[in-house]
Amino acid sequence: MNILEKIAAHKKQEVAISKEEVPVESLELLPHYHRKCLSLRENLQKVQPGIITEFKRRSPSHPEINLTADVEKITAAYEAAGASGISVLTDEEFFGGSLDDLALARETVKLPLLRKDFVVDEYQIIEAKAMGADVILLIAAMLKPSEIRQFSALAKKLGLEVLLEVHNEEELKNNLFDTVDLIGVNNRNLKTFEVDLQFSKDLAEKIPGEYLKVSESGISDTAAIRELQKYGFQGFLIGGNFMKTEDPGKSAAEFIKELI
Ligand SMILES: O=C(O)c1ccccc1NCC(=O)[C@H](O)[C@H](O)COP(=O)(O)O
Repeated sequence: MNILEKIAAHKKQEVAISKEEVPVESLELLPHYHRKCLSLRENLQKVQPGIITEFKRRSPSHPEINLTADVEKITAAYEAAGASGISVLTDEEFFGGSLDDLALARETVKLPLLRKDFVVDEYQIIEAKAMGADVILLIAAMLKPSEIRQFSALAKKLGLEVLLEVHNEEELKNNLFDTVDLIGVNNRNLKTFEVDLQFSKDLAEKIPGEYLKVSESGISDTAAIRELQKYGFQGFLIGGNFMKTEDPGKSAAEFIKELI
């Protein structure tokens, strides 16, 4: 099993337990479920280049990024730094995140929040809305096109935006639904962990103009942003480059300042 298969198998077990413990009817009673979502797409169009800063403590490729990171402190600092949106890892098993992190981030900032997790079931989309997310991630490498269509349609119905993550042309062309708002090219091959910004450059011209283009992973300097802008990317998802430093908010502020 590759890492995505492992994560998907674990997610399915996790979701089955969550459905028992917190049924959909209970999620629908939570206040955030009825809130109007903020638009990451609009924010990325307003400020160029738009940086989506990520809160993550660890990952399968980097098991010790910032294990004791404080979500309130860091998301507040990301907002002050000028981020256009924040990605919050909510997977516990593989990334050390939680839904509590998302809820705390929601209490802390007024920026659009991406629930960064591995969606395999509609339940997680309802959960994302109920816990204060504005955007969900759908990963083409782990879902069938019929699932991407179904999940993105539900997200839209709930007022959430959808970031579709692709890594190659086939994943892209099979999933161009009008219920997708943003297309993220992951520069990290999630099966091998190889990172190369060339993946974004190669796919850029194949992404139709109606989708906002986001480049994800492995971005570590502002020169990379300048280069990717030439290919039409408007959003840049950056995690480890900030989270690995002693003060992620300060690193993000310096990075964004260099771009404006
Ligand atoms: O990063 C991993 O090891 C990983 C493994 C399996 C699935 C997803 C994984 N990462 C998620 C991401 O793609 C990144 O958190 C995100 O794009 C930010 O990347 P970076 O700026 O390189 O931290």
